[in-house]
Amino acid sequence: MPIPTQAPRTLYDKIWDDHVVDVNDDGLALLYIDRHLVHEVTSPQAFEGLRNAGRPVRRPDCTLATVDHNIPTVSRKNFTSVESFIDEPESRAQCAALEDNVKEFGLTYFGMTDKRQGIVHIIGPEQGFTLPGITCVCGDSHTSTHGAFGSLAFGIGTSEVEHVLATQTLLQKKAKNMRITVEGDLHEGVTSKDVILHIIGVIGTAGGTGSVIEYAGSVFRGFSMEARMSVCNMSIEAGARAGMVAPDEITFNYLRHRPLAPKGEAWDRAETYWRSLKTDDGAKFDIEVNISASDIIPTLTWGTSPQDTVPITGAVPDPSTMTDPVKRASAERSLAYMGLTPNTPMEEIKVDKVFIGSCTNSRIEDLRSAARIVVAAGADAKVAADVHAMVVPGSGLIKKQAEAEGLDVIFKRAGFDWREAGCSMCLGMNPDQLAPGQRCASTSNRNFEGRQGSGGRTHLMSPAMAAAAAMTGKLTDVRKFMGATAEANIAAAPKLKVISAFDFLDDPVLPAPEPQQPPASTASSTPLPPTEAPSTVQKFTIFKGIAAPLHIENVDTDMIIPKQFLKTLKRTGLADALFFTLRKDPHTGKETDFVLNRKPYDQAKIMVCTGKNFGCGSSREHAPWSLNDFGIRCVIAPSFADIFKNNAMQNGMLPVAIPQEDCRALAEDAEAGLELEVDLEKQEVRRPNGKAPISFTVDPFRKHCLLNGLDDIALTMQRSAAIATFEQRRSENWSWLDGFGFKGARIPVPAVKTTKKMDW
Ligand SMILES: CC(C)[C@H](C(=O)O)[C@@H](O)C(=O)O
Ligand code: SF4
Repeated sequence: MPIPTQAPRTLYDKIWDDHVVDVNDDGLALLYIDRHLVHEVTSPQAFEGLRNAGRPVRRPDCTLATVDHNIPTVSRKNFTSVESFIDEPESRAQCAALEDNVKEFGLTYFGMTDKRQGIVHIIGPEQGFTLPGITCVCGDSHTSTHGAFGSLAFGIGTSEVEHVLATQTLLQKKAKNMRITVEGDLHEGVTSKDVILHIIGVIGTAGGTGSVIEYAGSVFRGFSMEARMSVCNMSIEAGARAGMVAPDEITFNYLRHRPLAPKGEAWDRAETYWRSLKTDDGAKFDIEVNISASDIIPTLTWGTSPQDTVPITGAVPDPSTMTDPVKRASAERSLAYMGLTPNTPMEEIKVDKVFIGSCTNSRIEDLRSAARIVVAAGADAKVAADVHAMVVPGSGLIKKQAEAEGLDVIFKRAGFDWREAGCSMCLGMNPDQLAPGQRCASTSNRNFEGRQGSGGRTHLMSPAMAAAAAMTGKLTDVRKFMGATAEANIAAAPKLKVISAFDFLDDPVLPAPEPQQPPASTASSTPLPPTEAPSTVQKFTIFKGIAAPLHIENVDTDMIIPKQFLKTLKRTGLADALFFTLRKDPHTGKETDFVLNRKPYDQAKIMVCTGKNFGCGSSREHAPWSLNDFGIRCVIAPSFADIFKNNAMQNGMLPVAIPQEDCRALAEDAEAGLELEVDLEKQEVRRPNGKAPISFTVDPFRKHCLLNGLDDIALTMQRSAAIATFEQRRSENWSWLDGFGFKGARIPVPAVKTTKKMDW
């Protein structure tokens, strides 16, 4: 008999296949999760759920926690405790809750006195916690960063965080395969950030919806791991579930000798496996995008969506030239918010603040490239008068490395503010925020309204461009800091040494906190504990009520609920926070005429949005929680962002995706104040005016769970035998994934000295 040959597979297909524990009849898979990162914002409710149900964390050895979003980035010289260091009560409570939770559940935690603390997406790769071929999740949308290692890494909501903590698995539907190929040579001054901003400008913030992107082509192959991470990081801004780059020598060289990477014979076996992780010739992609490297020039954003990109040589767009009315209205709104006049050359726009940091661009190479611009500006060059420029390293170790290389001296001499590691002004959940009306040149990833502070205006760009803006006080083409004068200034400046990251990785580690309750054994044959915990999910059957019309595209979750409301430890009490910035005038605090403030829509139970890509951006489950609290349990839109859709259904809510013209028709009913009726069993939306009902599709498993108010965790617990069998196979085939052994011991790291000269 001929041996059946396997069809060629993509990198994503291979990782997916290696992690399927079990598949439902409708194709929904139970996927094993190798690595789970936890931070203080999206975990409190998950731990509370575990506690209420009496469930332990199944794999503490595969879980790593840190604080990053809420913490101030001022000096920690006088730090004694979270209680005394963090002034803002809610931020303090969230960090304190994580400290209590890691103790109670026995998890490894990098707290504020630990040099390894930093932004989750920086510390995972830095420690070698992130590895090729793994599945990696975090209650954070920028988990896509870790895909740079050739892993399947994606953001999840808080209910899913709880699911992973309890079962080490997730219920997932396979995404589409999408490949973005960038071939050719990049122009001088064009960095990985320009490449990803350009890509998002081309495909849009919904371009990757429902897909996992593989980045291919000579440009990504030539990128360092840091540059690949910046690209994969912003896959979520392109709407994708995840982004990935196949692992290669660059990946292996980055990982070899990292504290948590496999060692010795385990490394050799791992490397052999990792080398098989590439897309087979002839594998099929559902979507292919080809971009020529030579089309990309230094790029930044002008508006309030990451897709609002423009080359630095360009001008502010003119909405009057846009034919699509929804697009025109959204551009007009963006320009009003950004305080910009159409056709203004980008280089004429003045800035008040510069922020170099965030999980996109706070790695050592980012800091080096920003410092290079400062040096190129000349020995006496200073940050422009009236500009406050801050540099926030992504982790304590990057900060130490940068200081050892002398980068801090360059920044400080020029007048930059050199800070401690954290998310900082990327989203302003901590004291680093823009004041209303302030304009910021930022290396972060989101330019949504209010993102960096209420009324603040954000332009996204590369670290080099941000440094250039700091020096001139306005948006600036970084290439002005290149050429003969710049080279002469660099040559005249003191030489800096490149220090290896490995010089900082072998510090003694702190012991993992003692568990106060026994964690689930990591032995592969241990069955999951039985569950009698009652489901708290509300049933969704027939739902009728007033529908609120909304005519906005790309409604992001920052818009649905701004950052200041993410500091809660509860899932409820968020009704007033819903669409807060649209409902409350930021100057007077009074109610605006936003639809949810008007009668009868203040009683809305359904929302009909005519714009595509509802719920994009952050993974905050607070978005569906706030809709639910307001009374809205069903959102109808032409399309939804993946994480939002999952989060909504975890909370007994129904996202209904139907064609845009049907949304427009229902919005007309809504505008007439008519009630709509959504029938999940029949899969139709009934209209009160005698018009034909509009039908919709829904995943059979999700439908079953919603109709019966079933809780995913309880259902997964029933599949404990399949999970145990998978864990046994995992231990046999990929033994390096079991546990990471932080036991308070010094982890030896062989000296790996870099011979390279300063790579400006
Ligand atoms: C807090 C968290 C849910 C959020 C995310 O998911 O991205 C945050 O990191 C952000 O960048 O908005
Ligand atoms: S995007 Fe910003 S807020 Fe979110 S994890 Fe990254 S640095 Fe933190």
